[in-house]
Amino acid sequence: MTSDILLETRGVTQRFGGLVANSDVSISIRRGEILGLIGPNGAGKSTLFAAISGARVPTSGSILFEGVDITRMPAAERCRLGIARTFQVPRSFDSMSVAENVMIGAFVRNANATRARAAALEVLDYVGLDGRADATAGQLTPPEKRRLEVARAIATEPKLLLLDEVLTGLTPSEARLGMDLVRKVRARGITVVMVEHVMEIVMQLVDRAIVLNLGKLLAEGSPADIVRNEDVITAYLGDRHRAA
Ligand SMILES: Nc1ncnc2c1ncn2[C@@H]1O[C@H](COP(=O)(O)OP(=O)(O)OP(=O)(O)O)[C@@H](O)[C@H]1O
Repeated sequence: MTSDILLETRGVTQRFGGLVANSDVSISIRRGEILGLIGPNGAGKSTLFAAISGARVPTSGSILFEGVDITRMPAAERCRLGIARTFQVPRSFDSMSVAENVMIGAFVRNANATRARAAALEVLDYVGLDGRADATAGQLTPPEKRRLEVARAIATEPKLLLLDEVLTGLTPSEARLGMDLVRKVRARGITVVMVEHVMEIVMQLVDRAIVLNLGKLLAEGSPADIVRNEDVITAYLGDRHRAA
């Protein structure tokens, strides 16, 4: 039987000298959900992303993906297992075409260039960038570049997609299109974890949210529960979220 839990962190701690960026963080990511990872600046969200994606091995604790201990596994191997991420600042190869950028992801599953290109074009169609396949990535607008990041990640055929502030800094209409895309990604069967600061987006989009503060797990629950949680209001949301 397939477990409901796709990924689990157990007591993950990350120290940078005397600073504890993640302190004994144990969370579960459920298969098929859109999970929001929120909290104030410096709470440890990016650090936890780095531990899950393989960018950094935590000081202590472990990470299990589908029951397999991946704590020390290199990022490329995690990608083959089905973990993909986007970066806060898009990392495209600007002199290459949009299709070629996505092919980089598709090569993880298709060694053959013709098949990788076909897979890349399918993903570009899916994310709404099909008209831009032959443009260079450098010609894309900032919101299109975010889409390209998502496309390259999806082309690796992940089970888990980590989105690092992909919807931050967009206009309201761009953010709405971005939210539609995240929902489409989940509809494709991909579990999504997103770091996001804009609470309006978090509230509308996620099934569940996990709140970090000062490196520790502060709260977890449905968006409705989270915005009513006194500890979360005090540490992160502020008084405007307190019921009158
Ligand atoms: N490579 C590093 N070396 C030293 N300290 C670091 C390093 N990376 C992060 N930190 C520190 O760890 C703490 C947690 O940072 P992190 O970037 O994980 O927080 P965050 O919740 O993602 O913040 P933000 O919302 O501002 O992106 C911060 O105090 C940060 O300065």
